Amino acid sequence: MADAAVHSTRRVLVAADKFKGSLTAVQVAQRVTAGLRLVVPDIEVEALPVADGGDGTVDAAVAAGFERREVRVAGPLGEEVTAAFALRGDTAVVEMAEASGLQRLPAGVFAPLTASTYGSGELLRAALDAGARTLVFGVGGSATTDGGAGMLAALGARLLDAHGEPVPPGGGGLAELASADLSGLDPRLAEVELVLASDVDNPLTGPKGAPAVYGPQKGASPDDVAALDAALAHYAKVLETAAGPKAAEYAASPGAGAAGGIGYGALLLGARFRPGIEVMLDVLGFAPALERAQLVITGEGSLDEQTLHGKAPAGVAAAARAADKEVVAVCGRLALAPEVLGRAGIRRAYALTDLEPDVALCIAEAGPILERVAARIARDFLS
Ligand SMILES: Nc1ncnc2c1ncn2[C@@H]1O[C@H](COP(=O)(O)OP(=O)(O)OP(=O)(O)O)[C@@H](O)[C@H]1O
Ligand SMILES: O=C(O)[C@H](O)CO
Repeated sequence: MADAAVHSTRRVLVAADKFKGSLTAVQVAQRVTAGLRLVVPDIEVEALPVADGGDGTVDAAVAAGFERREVRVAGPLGEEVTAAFALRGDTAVVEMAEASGLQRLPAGVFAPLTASTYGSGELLRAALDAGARTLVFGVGGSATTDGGAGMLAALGARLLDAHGEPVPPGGGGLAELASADLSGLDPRLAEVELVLASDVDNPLTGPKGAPAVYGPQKGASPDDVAALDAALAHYAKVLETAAGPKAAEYAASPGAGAAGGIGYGALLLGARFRPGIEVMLDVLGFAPALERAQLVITGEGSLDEQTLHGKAPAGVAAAARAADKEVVAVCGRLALAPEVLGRAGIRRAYALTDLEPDVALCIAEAGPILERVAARIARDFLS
């Protein structure tokens, strides 16, 4: 009986990202909750699905009470897609991947040189039209490497070739850029707070720049990477003339290389860079939820080296550790040693592959296996 009383006062916060390819963040929270309750039926669980600015960011905001707004915008190759942003009061969460993400490529065919962020600019404009005064611009998971040129064009910039014609869409077309005029940018941008919520802190170009580091995952060959790097460097030089020397500073700033350089475009628009997970934890109301919890369960599909570089579980664990709360993680696959996890503030990680070594089955049956994993956490930490 004493035990049951202890259980009933326990509260668990489930603040995990999606398992990309098998479960959304909302589903992860549901399955973890169900698994914990198999062992401790009266456990109090608060679900706060999280995201780092990349794909899933709008869904996390909606799960936290934002309203979902849908708009028709241009996809990466110009075809119309339905994209959503999230709105609560005068705060909008705009996810670039909704318009210009890899999952928006027609038939999934990469277009490293031609994919454009035009639709992301349309999405920002729709958020302004809806009355947003604070725009959290979540970036990552992009199909594009255009330095945000498409986005700037959608918001009123003129990016012209030597004949005075708009440059072709995509990063490849920027090699033809001869002049830029930012005077037609939507004036509302100057009056709002724009936050660049980025999953990475790379600069625009160079060995750590957007083309070199993230081009290949968008289908860029080594030649494409070289062409995109040169085109983006040229673009930044032309914009220096149009926007002044601060444009040169932006190209080297952390986050400029996020989402194919849309970070750079956002900085030009006056955005303030912040690590995406930190911004999202604020937007989602993580701090008060953390205060109410005794145990935090975070996670994502693959806990690996990348996780430590600003991904959602690392951000959740850092915040929880600062509040002296115990953190465990769930994941599909685990590629971090216990001492590395410990240093990141994660007491223990539980992988689906611990229970089911067949990865294909882990993915196909992710939900039920995650419930079993959560039951194990309940036995280890809550009984
Ligand atoms: N149910 C599962 N079982 C085993 N492995 C899984 C499962 N679901 C996802 N994964 C692994 O996790 C990977 C996806 O990782 P993750 O969810 O951390 O996203 P990511 O690629 O790091 O991107 P993001 O930055 O959006 O989080 C998949 O490619 C796969 O290897
Ligand atoms: O979209 C991309 O290029 C990566 O997610 C890094 O931001």
